[in-house]
Amino acid sequence: MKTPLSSCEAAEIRPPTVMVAAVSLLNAEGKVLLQQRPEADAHGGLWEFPGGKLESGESFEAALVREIAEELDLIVRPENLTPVTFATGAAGNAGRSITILLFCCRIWDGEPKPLAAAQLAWMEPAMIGTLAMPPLDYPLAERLSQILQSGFI
Ligand SMILES: Nc1nc2c([nH]c(=O)n2[C@H]2C[C@H](O)[C@@H](COP(=O)(O)OP(=O)(O)OP(=O)(O)O)O2)c(=O)[nH]1
Repeated sequence: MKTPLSSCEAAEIRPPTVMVAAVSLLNAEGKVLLQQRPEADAHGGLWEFPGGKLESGESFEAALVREIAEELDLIVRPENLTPVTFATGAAGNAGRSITILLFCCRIWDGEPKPLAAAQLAWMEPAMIGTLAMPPLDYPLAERLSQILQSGFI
């Protein structure tokens, strides 16, 4: 007879997926805000879309509202977040996978401040892929640029 797996054993066999919500904040000139991770962090020095990991029980939109306040001192509202695309891949060497959902947002309150980043930069969508970024950001940036060019969002 098979013994049911405890939740710990199941977790060892199927490591959790890291879920990340990220946003392309788009200004009136059609430029996208990127932030550079501090050198001391994982992926230090690389550029990324603002955002972060979902906390337990949190929706993607709620995670972004929280992360954008923490990282940039901006207020974004869930109704102004439009899903754009996603990317999945391996997260580090612990056997876990990562899923990043990228949203777009044109309306927020406040001026962005680099509270968690080394620096911020407004980039033309087609130029984002020229930055040094984590691997999953290249397909995210390419798809974002295509979708913005199409005028679909
Ligand atoms: N925010 C963000 N994270 C990204 C991007 N691309 C990418 O691979 N990641 C990865 C890096 C991290 O492994 C993970 C996000 O983790 P994080 O460290 O920023 O999350 P967090 O703010 O919740 O930080 P912490 O609580 O773990 O300290 O997603 C991106 O464009 N934006």
